[in-house]
Amino acid sequence: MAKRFSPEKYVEGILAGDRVMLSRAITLVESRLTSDQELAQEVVNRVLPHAGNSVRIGITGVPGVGKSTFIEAFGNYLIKEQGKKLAVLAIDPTSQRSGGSILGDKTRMDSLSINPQAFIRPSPAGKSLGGVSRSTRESIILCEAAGFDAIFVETVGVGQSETAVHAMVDFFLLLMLAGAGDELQGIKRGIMEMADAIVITKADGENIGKAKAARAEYQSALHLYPLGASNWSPKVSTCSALQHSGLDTIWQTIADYLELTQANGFFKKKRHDQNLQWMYEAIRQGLEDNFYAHEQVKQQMPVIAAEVKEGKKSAFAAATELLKLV
Ligand SMILES: Nc1nc2c(ncn2[C@@H]2O[C@H](COP(=O)(O)OP(=O)(O)OP(=O)(O)O)[C@@H](O)[C@H]2O)c(=O)[nH]1
Repeated sequence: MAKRFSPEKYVEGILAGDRVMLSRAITLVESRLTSDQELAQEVVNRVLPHAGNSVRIGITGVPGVGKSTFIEAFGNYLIKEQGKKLAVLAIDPTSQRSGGSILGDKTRMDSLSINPQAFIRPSPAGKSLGGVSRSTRESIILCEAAGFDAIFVETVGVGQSETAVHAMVDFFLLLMLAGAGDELQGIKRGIMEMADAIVITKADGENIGKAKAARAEYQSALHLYPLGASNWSPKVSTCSALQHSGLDTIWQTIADYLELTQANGFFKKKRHDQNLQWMYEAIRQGLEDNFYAHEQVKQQMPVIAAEVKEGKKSAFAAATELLKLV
């Protein structure tokens, strides 16, 4: 069990920018113990008025695209050139990977992890996507209250976690590799549609030509999508994290997005909608947890499930029967 303090102590520490207290509060948020969760909720609620003053950036891309290298380079750029304080969080349900977390086993973010202006927190171990999403959302609030004004939420670009990240960030950045041949092959349309910007990584050395060609191709592909409610048309650019090139263009794109959406009201509306979405999600999760924890459900479930499996009872009738128990 995590070491626990009074809510005041957490709040005081977080608002003073104390990273140890911030870490401890995030550990509470990640805990499965009801008592920890109640304490965490109190702390999050109390710091809430001090949160929200950041830009939340989701970053995704398939393994091998160069995410860690990019986050390190872009993170350092934001700190040094834009004067930001950066928190990096990860969404990585461990069930989808063979142990460890996206950031946890990384030495590639070395310079960022020792930078006093940066705070890196790996994805919690052994949690479902729902569990990780929830704790990451709460962690964003804690980091903002601790004074971090740029938040990266990293996800591995292979599953549903993109949708979860998209639902908690202001700006969604998709990293892509310039491949040989058909650039658009294998890209999930849904993920492309979520992107506010696409960055072609590793645009250096022999790769430059390919990267530029890919950029043109993606840009014309994006033009085919209708403009969303934000009125923003997604941008495509190239970058080399190794050579630190293209980073200022990416930041400019994000700054342009913020300017547009803050002026037209979309930024605020999206955050409001996301807040509500978090609440509904928490209600759904809570109902589900209560249901499965119910004694009678635990007893009846195996029996009824067996009947459904064998075709003796319809799935819907079985669900109704179980739901009535609660
Ligand atoms: N040429 C070149 N290579 C790069 C660049 N960025 C990353 N790489 C290389 O690409 C490989 C993968 O980089 P990572 O940063 O680990 O990328 P990743 O596999 O997406 O990382 P995770 O998703 O964090 O596991 C490494 O060998 C990097 O050195 C770049 O800008 N240029």
